[in-house]
Amino acid sequence: MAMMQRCFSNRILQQFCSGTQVTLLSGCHRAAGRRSLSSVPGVRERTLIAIKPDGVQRRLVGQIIQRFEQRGFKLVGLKMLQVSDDLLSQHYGQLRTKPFYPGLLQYMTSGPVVAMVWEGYKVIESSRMMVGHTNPAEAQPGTVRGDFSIHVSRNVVHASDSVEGAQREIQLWFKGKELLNWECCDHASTFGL
Ligand SMILES: Nc1ncnc2c1ncn2[C@@H]1O[C@H](COP(=O)(O)OP(=O)(O)OP(=O)(O)O)[C@@H](O)[C@H]1O
Ligand SMILES: Nc1ccn([C@@H]2O[C@H](COP(=O)(O)OP(=O)(O)O)[C@@H](O)[C@H]2O)c(=O)n1
Ligand SMILES: [Mg+2]
Repeated sequence: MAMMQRCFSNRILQQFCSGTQVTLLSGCHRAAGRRSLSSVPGVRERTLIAIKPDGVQRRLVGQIIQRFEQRGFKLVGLKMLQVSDDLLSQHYGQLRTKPFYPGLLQYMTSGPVVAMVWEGYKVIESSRMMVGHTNPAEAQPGTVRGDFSIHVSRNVVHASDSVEGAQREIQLWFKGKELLNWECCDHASTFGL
Protein backbone atom coordinates (compact mmCIF):
# COMPACT_ATOMS: atom_id res chain seq x y z
CA MET A 1 0.00 0.00 0.00
CA ALA A 2 2.84 2.37 0.84
CA MET A 3 4.30 1.71 -2.57
CA MET A 4 0.95 2.37 -4.24
CA GLN A 5 0.60 5.61 -2.35
CA ARG A 6 3.94 6.72 -3.73
CA CYS A 7 2.88 5.84 -7.29
CA PHE A 8 -0.61 7.30 -7.45
CA SER A 9 -2.19 10.54 -6.39
CA ASN A 10 -4.97 10.18 -3.81
CA ARG A 11 -7.64 10.64 -6.44
CA ILE A 12 -6.24 7.93 -8.71
CA LEU A 13 -5.81 5.62 -5.75
CA GLN A 14 -9.46 6.07 -4.85
CA GLN A 15 -10.52 5.28 -8.39
CA PHE A 16 -8.25 2.26 -8.39
CA CYS A 17 -9.73 0.95 -5.12
CA SER A 18 -13.42 1.64 -5.68
CA GLY A 19 -15.48 3.39 -8.30
CA THR A 20 -18.31 3.76 -5.79
CA GLN A 21 -16.08 5.59 -3.39
CA VAL A 22 -15.25 8.15 -6.06
CA THR A 23 -18.96 8.83 -6.52
CA LEU A 24 -19.27 9.48 -2.78
CA LEU A 25 -16.29 11.76 -2.67
CA SER A 26 -17.52 13.78 -5.60
CA GLY A 27 -20.34 15.27 -3.54
CA CYS A 28 -23.81 14.86 -2.14
CA HIS A 29 -25.63 14.53 -5.45
CA ARG A 30 -27.44 11.32 -6.24
CA ALA A 31 -26.05 9.80 -9.41
CA ALA A 32 -28.39 9.72 -12.40
CA GLY A 33 -30.23 6.45 -12.81
CA ARG A 34 -29.99 5.42 -9.19
CA ARG A 35 -33.04 4.42 -7.17
CA SER A 36 -34.59 7.16 -5.08
CA LEU A 37 -34.54 6.79 -1.32
CA SER A 38 -38.32 6.47 -1.21
CA SER A 39 -38.14 3.31 -3.29
CA VAL A 40 -36.49 1.45 -0.41
CA PRO A 41 -39.20 0.02 1.86
CA GLY A 42 -38.95 1.05 5.48
CA VAL A 43 -36.43 3.86 5.23
CA ARG A 44 -39.05 6.45 6.17
CA GLU A 45 -39.98 4.66 9.40
CA ARG A 46 -40.08 7.02 12.37
CA THR A 47 -39.97 6.59 16.12
CA LEU A 48 -40.37 8.73 19.21
CA ILE A 49 -37.37 8.87 21.51
CA ALA A 50 -37.68 10.93 24.68
CA ILE A 51 -34.85 11.69 27.07
CA LYS A 52 -36.53 11.57 30.45
CA PRO A 53 -35.96 14.12 33.25
CA ASP A 54 -33.12 12.08 34.80
CA GLY A 55 -31.29 12.01 31.45
CA VAL A 56 -31.62 15.78 31.10
CA GLN A 57 -30.59 16.43 34.72
CA ARG A 58 -27.55 14.22 34.31
CA ARG A 59 -26.57 16.05 31.09
CA LEU A 60 -26.75 12.92 28.95
CA VAL A 61 -28.64 14.58 26.08
CA GLY A 62 -25.61 15.02 23.83
CA GLN A 63 -24.35 11.48 24.29
CA ILE A 64 -27.76 9.97 23.57
CA ILE A 65 -28.27 12.05 20.43
CA GLN A 66 -24.77 11.13 19.32
CA ARG A 67 -25.55 7.42 19.49
CA PHE A 68 -28.53 7.81 17.12
CA GLU A 69 -26.55 10.01 14.74
CA GLN A 70 -23.61 7.65 14.72
CA ARG A 71 -25.87 4.70 13.99
CA GLY A 72 -27.01 6.50 10.84
CA PHE A 73 -30.50 7.61 11.78
CA LYS A 74 -31.85 11.02 10.82
CA LEU A 75 -33.25 13.53 13.30
CA VAL A 76 -36.52 14.98 11.97
CA GLY A 77 -37.98 16.52 15.14
CA LEU A 78 -36.52 17.85 18.39
CA LYS A 79 -37.85 19.87 21.31
CA MET A 80 -37.44 20.34 25.05
CA LEU A 81 -40.61 20.53 27.07
CA GLN A 82 -42.12 20.31 30.50
CA VAL A 83 -44.56 17.46 29.99
CA SER A 84 -48.16 17.88 31.12
CA ASP A 85 -50.12 15.31 33.14
CA ASP A 86 -52.57 15.17 30.25
CA LEU A 87 -49.91 14.22 27.69
CA LEU A 88 -48.42 11.64 30.03
CA SER A 89 -51.71 10.00 30.86
CA GLN A 90 -52.28 9.52 27.14
CA HIS A 91 -48.70 8.40 26.52
CA TYR A 92 -48.61 5.87 29.36
CA GLY A 93 -52.38 5.11 29.37
CA GLN A 94 -51.81 1.36 29.19
CA LEU A 95 -49.86 1.48 32.47
CA ARG A 96 -52.59 3.31 34.43
CA THR A 97 -53.37 0.33 36.62
CA LYS A 98 -49.74 -0.47 37.47
CA PRO A 99 -48.58 0.15 41.04
CA PHE A 100 -45.69 2.29 39.81
CA TYR A 101 -47.92 4.57 37.71
CA PRO A 102 -48.21 7.49 40.20
CA GLY A 103 -44.44 7.42 40.68
CA LEU A 104 -43.97 7.31 36.91
CA LEU A 105 -46.08 10.48 36.46
CA GLN A 106 -44.18 12.22 39.25
CA TYR A 107 -40.86 11.23 37.67
CA MET A 108 -41.80 12.26 34.16
CA THR A 109 -43.05 15.69 35.29
CA SER A 110 -40.10 16.33 37.63
CA GLY A 111 -38.20 18.36 35.00
CA PRO A 112 -37.75 18.96 31.30
CA VAL A 113 -37.84 16.16 28.77
CA VAL A 114 -36.12 16.21 25.37
CA ALA A 115 -38.43 14.67 22.78
CA MET A 116 -37.16 13.60 19.39
CA VAL A 117 -38.36 11.89 16.25
CA TRP A 118 -35.75 9.78 14.48
CA GLU A 119 -36.16 8.36 11.00
CA GLY A 120 -34.54 5.46 9.21
CA TYR A 121 -34.66 1.82 8.19
CA LYS A 122 -36.16 -0.30 11.01
CA VAL A 123 -35.58 2.58 13.40
CA ILE A 124 -38.23 1.34 15.86
CA GLU A 125 -36.71 -2.09 16.33
CA SER A 126 -33.14 -0.80 16.21
CA SER A 127 -33.75 1.96 18.73
CA ARG A 128 -35.35 -0.48 21.18
CA MET A 129 -32.17 -2.52 20.92
CA MET A 130 -30.05 0.60 21.42
CA VAL A 131 -32.11 1.69 24.44
CA GLY A 132 -32.07 -1.73 26.08
CA HIS A 133 -34.24 -3.58 28.57
CA THR A 134 -36.81 -1.59 30.55
CA ASN A 135 -35.08 -2.61 33.76
CA PRO A 136 -31.51 -1.27 33.58
CA ALA A 137 -30.33 -4.13 35.77
CA GLU A 138 -31.18 -6.43 32.86
CA ALA A 139 -30.03 -4.08 30.10
CA GLN A 140 -26.95 -5.09 28.14
CA PRO A 141 -23.81 -2.99 28.42
CA GLY A 142 -23.62 -0.90 25.26
CA THR A 143 -27.28 0.06 25.45
CA VAL A 144 -28.34 3.50 26.70
CA ARG A 145 -30.00 2.05 29.78
CA GLY A 146 -27.22 -0.50 30.29
CA ASP A 147 -24.58 2.22 30.21
CA PHE A 148 -26.30 5.12 31.94
CA SER A 149 -28.80 3.77 34.48
CA ILE A 150 -29.26 1.27 37.28
CA HIS A 151 -32.90 1.33 38.43
CA VAL A 152 -36.15 0.83 36.51
CA SER A 153 -37.71 3.94 38.01
CA ARG A 154 -34.96 6.13 36.47
CA ASN A 155 -34.20 4.56 33.12
CA VAL A 156 -33.19 7.72 31.23
CA VAL A 157 -34.97 7.30 27.93
CA HIS A 158 -38.20 6.30 26.24
CA ALA A 159 -38.43 4.55 22.87
CA SER A 160 -41.59 3.58 20.99
CA ASP A 161 -42.02 -0.19 20.88
CA SER A 162 -44.11 -0.81 17.73
CA VAL A 163 -45.10 0.78 14.44
CA GLU A 164 -48.59 1.58 15.75
CA GLY A 165 -47.19 2.85 19.04
CA ALA A 166 -44.68 5.08 17.28
CA GLN A 167 -47.34 6.64 15.05
CA ARG A 168 -49.61 7.26 18.02
CA GLU A 169 -46.82 8.73 20.18
CA ILE A 170 -45.39 10.97 17.43
CA GLN A 171 -48.84 12.48 16.84
CA LEU A 172 -49.27 12.94 20.56
CA TRP A 173 -45.94 14.67 21.17
CA PHE A 174 -45.42 16.60 17.91
CA LYS A 175 -47.47 18.78 15.59
CA GLY A 176 -47.02 17.94 11.90
CA LYS A 177 -45.24 21.22 11.20
CA GLU A 178 -42.65 20.46 13.90
CA LEU A 179 -41.32 17.54 11.85
CA LEU A 180 -38.97 18.29 8.96
CA ASN A 181 -38.57 16.29 5.80
CA TRP A 182 -34.99 16.72 4.71
CA GLU A 183 -32.52 14.69 2.74
CA CYS A 184 -29.27 13.44 4.21
CA CYS A 185 -26.39 13.49 1.75
CA ASP A 186 -25.13 10.07 2.80
CA HIS A 187 -27.74 7.76 1.23
CA ALA A 188 -25.11 5.80 -0.60
CA SER A 189 -23.22 5.10 2.59
CA THR A 190 -26.28 4.31 4.66
CA PHE A 191 -28.57 2.43 2.29
CA GLY A 192 -26.36 1.45 -0.61
CA LEU A 193 -28.38 3.48 -3.12
N1 LIG B 1 -41.31 -1.51 38.50
C1 LIG B 1 -41.17 -0.28 38.08
N2 LIG B 1 -40.88 0.67 38.96
C2 LIG B 1 -40.74 1.91 38.56
N3 LIG B 1 -40.87 2.33 37.28
C3 LIG B 1 -41.15 1.43 36.35
C4 LIG B 1 -41.32 0.09 36.68
N4 LIG B 1 -41.60 -0.56 35.55
C5 LIG B 1 -41.60 0.33 34.57
N5 LIG B 1 -41.34 1.54 35.03
C6 LIG B 1 -41.27 2.74 34.28
O1 LIG B 1 -42.33 2.76 33.36
C7 LIG B 1 -41.81 2.91 32.07
C8 LIG B 1 -42.70 2.31 31.08
O2 LIG B 1 -42.65 0.95 31.19
P1 LIG B 1 -42.71 0.12 29.93
O3 LIG B 1 -43.16 -1.22 30.35
O4 LIG B 1 -43.42 0.81 28.82
O5 LIG B 1 -41.20 0.03 29.62
P2 LIG B 1 -40.46 0.56 28.36
O6 LIG B 1 -41.32 0.39 27.17
O7 LIG B 1 -39.11 -0.08 28.36
O8 LIG B 1 -40.28 2.10 28.74
P3 LIG B 1 -40.73 3.36 27.89
O9 LIG B 1 -42.16 3.14 27.52
O10 LIG B 1 -40.52 4.50 28.85
O11 LIG B 1 -39.81 3.36 26.72
C9 LIG B 1 -40.43 2.34 32.15
O12 LIG B 1 -39.55 2.83 31.17
C10 LIG B 1 -40.00 2.80 33.50
O13 LIG B 1 -39.59 4.15 33.47
N1 LIG C 1 -41.80 -2.02 36.56
C1 LIG C 1 -41.73 -0.85 35.93
C2 LIG C 1 -41.98 -0.81 34.56
C3 LIG C 1 -41.91 0.39 33.92
N2 LIG C 1 -41.61 1.53 34.60
C4 LIG C 1 -41.52 2.81 33.94
O1 LIG C 1 -42.49 2.90 32.97
C5 LIG C 1 -41.90 3.19 31.71
C6 LIG C 1 -42.71 2.63 30.60
O2 LIG C 1 -42.78 1.25 30.72
P1 LIG C 1 -42.72 0.32 29.46
O3 LIG C 1 -43.21 -1.02 29.89
O4 LIG C 1 -43.37 1.00 28.34
O5 LIG C 1 -41.17 0.16 29.22
P2 LIG C 1 -40.21 0.88 28.15
O6 LIG C 1 -41.00 0.93 26.89
O7 LIG C 1 -39.89 2.19 28.74
O8 LIG C 1 -39.00 0.02 28.06
C7 LIG C 1 -40.53 2.63 31.83
O9 LIG C 1 -39.60 3.15 30.92
C8 LIG C 1 -40.21 3.01 33.23
O10 LIG C 1 -39.86 4.37 33.30
C9 LIG C 1 -41.37 1.49 35.95
O11 LIG C 1 -41.10 2.49 36.56
N3 LIG C 1 -41.44 0.28 36.60
MG1 LIG D 1 -42.91 1.36 26.90
